Amino acid sequence: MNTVKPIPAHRLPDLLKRLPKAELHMHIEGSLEPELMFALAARNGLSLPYADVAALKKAYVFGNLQEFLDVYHAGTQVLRTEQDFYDMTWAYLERAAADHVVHTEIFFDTQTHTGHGVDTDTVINGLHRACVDARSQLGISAGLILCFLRHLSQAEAFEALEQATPHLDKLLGVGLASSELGHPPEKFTEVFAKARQLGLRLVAHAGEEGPPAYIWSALDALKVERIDHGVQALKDPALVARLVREQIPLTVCPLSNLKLCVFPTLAQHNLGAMLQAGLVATVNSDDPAYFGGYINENFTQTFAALGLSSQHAYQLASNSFEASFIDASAKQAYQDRLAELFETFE
Ligand SMILES: Nc1ncnc2[nH]cnc12
Ligand SMILES: [Zn+2]
Repeated sequence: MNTVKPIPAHRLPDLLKRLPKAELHMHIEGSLEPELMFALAARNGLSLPYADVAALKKAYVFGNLQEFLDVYHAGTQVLRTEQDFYDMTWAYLERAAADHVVHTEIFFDTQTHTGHGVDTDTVINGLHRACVDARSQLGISAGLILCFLRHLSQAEAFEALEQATPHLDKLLGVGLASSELGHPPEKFTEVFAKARQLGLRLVAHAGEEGPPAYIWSALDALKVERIDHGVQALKDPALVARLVREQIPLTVCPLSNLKLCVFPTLAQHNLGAMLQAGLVATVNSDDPAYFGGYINENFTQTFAALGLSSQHAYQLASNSFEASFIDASAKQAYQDRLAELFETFE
């Protein structure tokens, strides 16, 4: 690993803020801020079961993943038109650019929305148009990853993939999200094989709440290239050895883990131990509107809680580019930008 110039602890918050970084684990529906949720509800003539933004925010207390998913799902009801999907995505991309995210791979799902009578074309066209505009207007590159909902059947995932196939040129890959426990990756073996045949990149949530066995099967049955979360991997030394040997990236989301009670406190998070073990961990925001912050908030709070250093900051940003699906020359350009920041940082 590159050793970089040490930066004093009191300068770390500024370094973390200015670090060029890629975000690889963020569900666009989880970036829907309460204010925008109310604005879209009003625009679409819908009412929310909360009196105002303050009452809605009070509901953002979760004991586990499922409790969160129920609230999150209710919030998606306000998304009806292509412009709604555009506005939500644009708001995220502006926030990401302000956090010095230079590249983002955005998760979305269509099954939630088709379940509300909104078609796949409306969702993908709105998201894609915002990504195209972000490149020219914000200087940030963005790709889209379609997540299948694992609490539904594989047949329904096939249907979602088929409906998205006319938009293949707008997609980077497929992922697997929603309720993890009781829905192991191997339930989706054939649909992931089909996505792979179509030339899509493969990722899956595994080892967020679920056991290390789910990480093994995401790798072996689904053949994913990255694991989303993966924090439970540390319970299985043989799995850690494999993830290190094969340099499989893990997209870790510390504030999400805290808010969903995966760890009781941020000081008990295992991100530092992951880096120490040689795992290719990255820092991401998951559902920033619900979990108390965007990517820089994840960096600053986690660094403070775990006492991480500028060397860790370099490693995490470097990992984010290596773990991304951008091409080798773009990766190198971002790595150079990162090295330059460290050289010139005062
Ligand atoms: N943290 C998470 N885990 C699984 N599915 C999700 N969908 C949105 N956020 C999620
Ligand atoms: Zn997630």
